[in-house]
Amino acid sequence: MKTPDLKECREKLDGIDREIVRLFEERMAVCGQVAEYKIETGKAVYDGEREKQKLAAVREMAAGDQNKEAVEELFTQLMTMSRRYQYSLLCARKKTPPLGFTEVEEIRKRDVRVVFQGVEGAYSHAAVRMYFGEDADAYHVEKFEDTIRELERGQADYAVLPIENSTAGFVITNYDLLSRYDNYIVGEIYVPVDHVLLGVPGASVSDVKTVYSHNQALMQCSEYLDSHGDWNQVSVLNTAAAAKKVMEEGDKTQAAVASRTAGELYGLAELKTSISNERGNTTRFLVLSREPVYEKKASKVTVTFEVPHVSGSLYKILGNFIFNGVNMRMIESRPIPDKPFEYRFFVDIEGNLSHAPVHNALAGIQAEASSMKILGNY
Ligand SMILES: O=C(O)C(=O)C[C@]1(C(=O)O)C=C[C@@H](O)C=C1
Repeated sequence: MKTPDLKECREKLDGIDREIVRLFEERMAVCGQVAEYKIETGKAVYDGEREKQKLAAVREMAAGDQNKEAVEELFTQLMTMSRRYQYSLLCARKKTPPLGFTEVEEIRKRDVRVVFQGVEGAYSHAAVRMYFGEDADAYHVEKFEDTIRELERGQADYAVLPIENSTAGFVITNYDLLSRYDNYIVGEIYVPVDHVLLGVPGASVSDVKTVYSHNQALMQCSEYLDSHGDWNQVSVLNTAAAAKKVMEEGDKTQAAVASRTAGELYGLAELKTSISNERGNTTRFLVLSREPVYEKKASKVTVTFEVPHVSGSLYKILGNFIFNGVNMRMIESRPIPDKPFEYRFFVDIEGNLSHAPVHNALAGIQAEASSMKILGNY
């Protein structure tokens, strides 16, 4: 067979592609009319049954398995783009389904009660003080889930929960709590995990003989502590309990490894700053509220959704972000407790619920996913 001429082939392709673009634009214009119909009648943009029929029909038209697969993929994309276009028309006419959130100028931080998990002086407490101020009306409970219950019962206005550590990763069980309860993320705080050596006022490093802390914190400061080989290292329940013990016993030979906040709360002196082996270790905390509100300046949305257990369903859902030009920052999956080997996804995207692209993407997911919940915009 004679070798085909590349230039000739490309000219043929150029002609075909011109036709495809013309037909694509013609198709999109008709989709615009469909959107008008849907705006008038209130019918949902997404029609799963129609899409299934369409894919079966175009598969039937194509010859050979390879083309059948390719045509199905092509029309899946075409209909995704069609939906995206329709959502943008609905959004421009303010006809998109409401997302259920109210915009506020700023989250109220004064005269509020805040609950956190742990004890006074723990890093969660430091997070509360960073967000709500040093004199925040804060109280603590034993378990993470208790914080959420306190919110639900109206005992607290906000709850503060750790969600991610820069070295240890996600506190994944807290994501489960977020999907189970009707609370919303309204803010986030990055707290440096910066351990310091605390002693009674007037003491110095040379007085120290025994150091108390949580086992993890002792390990995280092993380089500094081991450079004082004669010190006795004693593990206690948590870092704040160590600080409390040193304060109560008032003994210059005792020191605690804890946060600066713990030192301030228990009136201890900072004998040595920043003693962690690793610098830059940070924990991210979320601020939760019962109210589905978001600040005008909010720039990150967290959403959770379940997708049908079929090939390509996650790809289609994520297409809502891609085709709206929305940047995704994080994706995590968690098993769904009553559906073995099915997963719920948690995604962070950049943007604000009042921005059309974000609204379009979320309205699309709301229609197409088996379930979806916006966990907050902050
Ligand atoms: O037929 C419709 O209702 C349309 O909106 C058109 C269309 C398509 O592009 O073919 C797009 C979205 C629907 O989910 C189904 C089909």
